[in-house]
Amino acid sequence: MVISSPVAPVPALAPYDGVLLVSFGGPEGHDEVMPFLERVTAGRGIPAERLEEVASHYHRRGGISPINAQNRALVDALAAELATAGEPIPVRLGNRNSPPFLADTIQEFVAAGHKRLLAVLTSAYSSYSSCRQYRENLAEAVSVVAGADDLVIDKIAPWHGLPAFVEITAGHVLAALADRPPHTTRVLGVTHSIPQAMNDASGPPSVRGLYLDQHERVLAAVGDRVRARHPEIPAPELVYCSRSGPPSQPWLEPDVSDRLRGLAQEGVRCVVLAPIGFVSDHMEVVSDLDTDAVAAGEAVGVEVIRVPTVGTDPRLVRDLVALMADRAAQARGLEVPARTILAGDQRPAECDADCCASLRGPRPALCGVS
Ligand SMILES: CC1=C(CCC(=O)O)c2cc3nc(cc4[nH]c(cc5[nH]c(cc1n2)c(C)c5CCC(=O)O)c(CCC(=O)O)c4C)C(CCC(=O)O)=C3C
Ligand SMILES: [Fe+2]
Repeated sequence: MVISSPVAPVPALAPYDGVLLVSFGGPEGHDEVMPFLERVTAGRGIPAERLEEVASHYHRRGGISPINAQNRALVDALAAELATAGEPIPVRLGNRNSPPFLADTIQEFVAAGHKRLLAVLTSAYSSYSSCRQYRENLAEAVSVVAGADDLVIDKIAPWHGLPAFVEITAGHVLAALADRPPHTTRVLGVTHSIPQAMNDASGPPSVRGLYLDQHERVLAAVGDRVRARHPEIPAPELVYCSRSGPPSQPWLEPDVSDRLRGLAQEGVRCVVLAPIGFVSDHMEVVSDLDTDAVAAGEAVGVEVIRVPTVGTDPRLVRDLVALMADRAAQARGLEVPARTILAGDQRPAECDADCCASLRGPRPALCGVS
């Protein structure tokens, strides 16, 4: 029997021939803790006491950060989703601060003959730390890998506005609220604090302050969904964790534990923490929220419920793959509407030349207009 063969569809990820999951990294044993921390903090003026304290967070947990295992699970989930969609394409992890380092993963891609990679950052927001620094890491990695001169790397847009990111988080918060008394219960969104100056430089010059702005939009959208069911609960507030620089340097505030103490004085008895700044339950979440914030709440009679991060929720994985396909369509010259459910959300895939200006002087960066 002869079946007329249809015109082969363009693979949804063409022109990309590989996917690079770009992440922070973390130690996976006691002996990896100090080398990791030295890489993270080189030239950053982090006080020695702070470093000691952070090292102890890792050592107390076997020297193992959960982040790498979670990223390996995300690599597998993305690869499986792409294969299901008929797009068997290699997905590999590359880190800034621990093996597998970006340069090594890029070396593997080059050795296997790859020409054009799509980078997926595990961070969903715009700022120097969460976006531009990764773009600089990519430029540096490509510059040290032999044969990578022709390799093209693009990235997906910041993806905090994906419908799944907001819906999954709202669902977690609603499940945690259950039937808790609304007048003594609050919802706090939590993210990684950054220096005020880094926030002021986040985003393209036309819309600076984007790190905070993106978080506020996500939290407002989560709050709308929560309050549709529980109108008596006040809109969620944004708080921060993991401040590290010297006390003299202003960072985004309030700190989650300070706010818990303040809420206790206002008569609040239960706080649901939605870690909207974090994609998986890595060390900041486990240490600063599950340990420190829970203890701070306990000390003042506030029950603290930390809801899960989005992790590898299948809805998120599907939305990420859809966003990757959007980026590929764009690379093929098509106009693609922004995949966001946040009104007025700014999320270019291709960063402006001055996007998230470095506080450390200009350095080469990939995935931007040069
Ligand atoms: C915005 C942001 C994200 C989210 C975006 C993203 O995911 O990239 C993030 C993620 C992470 N940060 C992490 C770890 C650390 N961050 C530090 C230090 C810093 N983070 C900063 C910002 C951010 N960090 C900043 C402005 C500093 C000051 C020094 C500097 O300007 O660079 C330090 C030094 C010690 C300390 O002071 O805490 C450590 C150990 C881990 C790994 C966790 C694990 O092991 O599970 C992850 C995922
Ligand atoms: Fe950090």
